[in-house]
Amino acid sequence: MFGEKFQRKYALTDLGVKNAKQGTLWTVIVNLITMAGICIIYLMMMNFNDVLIKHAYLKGTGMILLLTIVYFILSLFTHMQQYKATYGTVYKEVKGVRIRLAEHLRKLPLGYFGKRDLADLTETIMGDVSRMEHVWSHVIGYLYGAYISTAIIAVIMLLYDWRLTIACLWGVPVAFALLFGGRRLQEKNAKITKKYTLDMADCMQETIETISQIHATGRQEDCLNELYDKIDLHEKKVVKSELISGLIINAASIIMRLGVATTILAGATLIVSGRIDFLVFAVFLLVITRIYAPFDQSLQLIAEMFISQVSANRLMEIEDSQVADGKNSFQPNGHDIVFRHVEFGYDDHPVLKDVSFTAKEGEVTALVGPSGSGKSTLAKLAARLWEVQKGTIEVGGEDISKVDPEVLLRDYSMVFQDVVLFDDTVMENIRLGKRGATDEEVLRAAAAANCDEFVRCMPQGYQTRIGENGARLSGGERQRISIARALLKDAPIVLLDEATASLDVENESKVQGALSELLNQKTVLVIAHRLRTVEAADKIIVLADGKVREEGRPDELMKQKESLYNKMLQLQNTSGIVGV
Ligand SMILES: Nc1ncnc2c1ncn2[C@@H]1O[C@H](COP(=O)(O)OP(=O)(O)OP(=O)(O)O)[C@@H](O)[C@H]1O
Repeated sequence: MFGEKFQRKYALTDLGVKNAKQGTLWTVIVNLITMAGICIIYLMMMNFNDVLIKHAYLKGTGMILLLTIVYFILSLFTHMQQYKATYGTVYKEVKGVRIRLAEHLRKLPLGYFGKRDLADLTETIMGDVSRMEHVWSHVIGYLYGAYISTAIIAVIMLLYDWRLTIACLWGVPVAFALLFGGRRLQEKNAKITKKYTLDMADCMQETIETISQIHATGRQEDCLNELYDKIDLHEKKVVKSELISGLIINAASIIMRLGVATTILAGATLIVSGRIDFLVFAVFLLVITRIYAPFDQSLQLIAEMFISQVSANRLMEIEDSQVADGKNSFQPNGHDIVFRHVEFGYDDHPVLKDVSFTAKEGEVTALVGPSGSGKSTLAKLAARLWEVQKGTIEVGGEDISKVDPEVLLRDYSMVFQDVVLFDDTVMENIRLGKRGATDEEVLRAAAAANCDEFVRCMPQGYQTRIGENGARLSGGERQRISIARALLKDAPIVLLDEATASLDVENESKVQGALSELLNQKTVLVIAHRLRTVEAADKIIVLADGKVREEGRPDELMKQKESLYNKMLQLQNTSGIVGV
């Protein structure tokens, strides 16, 4: 019952399964003890019978009192245990699942994030886990506990009087059949509601992210109207979904409670025909006041369980995605990067076709080519940020697709166009380059990357927080911090994608000085639109239409009058346009 299928169905951790078992066990005990209360009333009624018929004193009062006290203490104790096993453990489970998801996301290849956007993933980690939190605490233990305890009680009732048991419980399977019959409809509605929730979250996130462009283009009203429409639509879908669930649950509950009428009818008939005495009938009347309570709760819980399946499936979808893993040791023989017949595309869009070249250690290899030819993609493949679809990439003779990306990336320093900074101090943002680097090391790298001047003007110098993704910095300042980080890391492979694109001429020449220190004796793969910046490269790879068109030293390529490199150079010299 609580096997692997169960664990997947509810997206539980191992600890969650253990908690679910305990929650179920305590619910069964609580339900059985609650029903045992009827036995005490039954005992009293038997004695009342003696009082009424034989006019005898009420016997066993002391025993009944003792049983009542024991019943009260047991009830209190088991309820507390049930509470601890369900509500008390759920926060640990929520924490465990969120950490497990975050760990998994960390190991997924970049390609995964192209398929699911940020709002979608945030909704899974926050919204879906919250929905499951309710299922883990309120549903699983109570539902499975209700199934087991009611099955036990039903068997006892059948042994006692099968006719009244059938009269009492016939509505239960019918109610459940109705509920399970409506399952598809409820799941479909839950999926639709989720889609509209994501649409709304997406629109909200996009509006916030692009707020400056919205103001600049005067589109405030259009954007707000779009957002209001999405909120309206979401509300309508939620109301519809709740209404359908409510209708099904209430109809099932009414059918189940028809059992009260049939029990009274059957009981009266059986008494009149002398087949049962009043005491048996009275016991069943007492039972029906309690027997439906766990079922009633179950109907609600099952409906919630159906709806929660959408969330559980979304959690499992992340967990089932193939992570980029590999061996934990990386001991290459040198750091030459060798591309062998590499092919790659985003979804159905092929970008690189049969790309082969070598970027040698101690040399600067520059990638040039028209916009969209695949230069940045190549750089990302070189660091296994994406997985090649055909061919191999080797570093020092080791196939990088066999090495754990975390281990592999220890040998890489990267400065990309899209700098990623954290809402922390300048000092800590630079220190990310090398875990455990001393303040002196950080300051040395910052000075070499020409950060000193602008950081010292900040209110708390290197201890100033720079806002979300460095929002309080200019593009050039952000890029200099990223270069300082790379200098600090001092890894044997350096990938530079438009590393100095956001710098003015004065800063660029200063940073170039720092970069030449960083690049010394490394394997360097550099992408630059400004061909001037790669004139000193040891080797140039010219990419066009996803293929290596030309390869050689800059002076060699320049000598070839018809070379694409030469044409790009001439175009740049005559027009001053840097993007080719
Ligand atoms: N994450 C992505 N998802 C889908 N397509 C992408 C993605 N990144 C890039 N592309 C596409 O892949 C192609 C190559 O892009 P890439 O950024 O590698 O080119 P590039 O030569 O570096 O361009 P540029 O010089 O303009 O920076 C382009 O057609 C681009 O639209």
